[in-house]
Amino acid sequence: MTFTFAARLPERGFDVALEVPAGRTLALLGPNGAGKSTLLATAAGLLRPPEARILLDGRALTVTDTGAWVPPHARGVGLLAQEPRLFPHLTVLDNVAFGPRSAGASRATARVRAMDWLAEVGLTDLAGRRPGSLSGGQAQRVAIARALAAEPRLVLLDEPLAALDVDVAPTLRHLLHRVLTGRTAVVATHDVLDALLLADDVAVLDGGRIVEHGPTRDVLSRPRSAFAARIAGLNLVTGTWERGALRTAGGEYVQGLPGEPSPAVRPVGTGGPSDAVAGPVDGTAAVAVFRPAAVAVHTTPPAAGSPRNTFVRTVRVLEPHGDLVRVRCDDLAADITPAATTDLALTPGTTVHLTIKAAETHLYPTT
Ligand SMILES: Nc1ncnc2c1ncn2[C@@H]1O[C@H](COP(=O)(O)OP(=O)(O)OP(=O)(O)O)[C@@H](O)[C@H]1O
Repeated sequence: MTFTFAARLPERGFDVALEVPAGRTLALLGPNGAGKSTLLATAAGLLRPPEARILLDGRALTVTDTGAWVPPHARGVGLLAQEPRLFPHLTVLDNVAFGPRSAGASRATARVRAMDWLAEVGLTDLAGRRPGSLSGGQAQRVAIARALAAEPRLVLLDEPLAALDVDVAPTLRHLLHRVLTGRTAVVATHDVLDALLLADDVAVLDGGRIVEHGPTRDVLSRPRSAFAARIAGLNLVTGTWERGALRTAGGEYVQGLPGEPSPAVRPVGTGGPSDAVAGPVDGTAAVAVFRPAAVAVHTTPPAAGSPRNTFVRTVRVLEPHGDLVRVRCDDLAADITPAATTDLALTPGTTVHLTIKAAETHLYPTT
């Protein structure tokens, strides 16, 4: 379901054109007021811009040239907001069944599909409850089930994890990753981890315009816009999971903190078997993430000390980064003081040993 979007809303200074290929997830990153919600609302049919050409798999949803317009409920588009917005008087099951019902399914079909989706999000046990008795994380799971039970051809998510406690967000992020895989989706977020773990591609919006668009890893590790550089610019080392660490293709072992809660610390009793997200098994694709400011640069091998990851690289570029100097070394970057740069006599071509404490390295499975 390829999603083609182009719209101009001059009164909001919004002018965006982009395409999401079938089965891919696009993250929209950008500061407040950048236009993320405007894009989602326009795609969902909640806003009618004066100029737009919005197609889903070739079907015209909003095309101002021809006057084509499909109302929100008939678009095949599912919108998941920051707040779950459940119907308080309906049970969890009926809330989820509302999704397929509103997409035209019979009552019986809607209930069967709702039960399937409750199992998928690990909440079968809570089918008879009312939303008032659910935790924030459980309510958002119900909202995810309701959105997807309608079998939308395009899923739009507006800051889906922003209202959740930090200890609940990782499990929900994992769930979203699972249910979004293979679907065409757009997720607006402030959180670089959402982009990293949920999205194939990233578009950075600023002032109603796209200032960057590309594969997630490229945008997050080599940001070109000021906003992306501020929130991203992260070091990303890919590899596979092996005995609790990450092993790179070159044979380097990277130790770190697991970015997802392990099964042992995950809350129990919130549902069926699918609630227990399996911990990464050896061989799973994974990424290690750490900030350039957490990287120390040495020109000789550092003495052994606290658990640290070491990478031997060559300095390629030195560039100013705020009050610091960003030392770009092949695929990695370190932010150090100008004084340290001088003391180490760093120039392009210098071989360096980069160290990062394991405690400042986060490991995430990516499949
Ligand atoms: N209801 C509205 N009427 C008119 N202008 C609006 C309305 N809502 C937003 N805008 C304007 O449209 C522009 C884009 O805002 P939008 O809410 O889409 O940004 P956003 O990226 O979603 O920001 P946030 O992260 O704060 O939600 C801003 O200039 C904003 O002031």
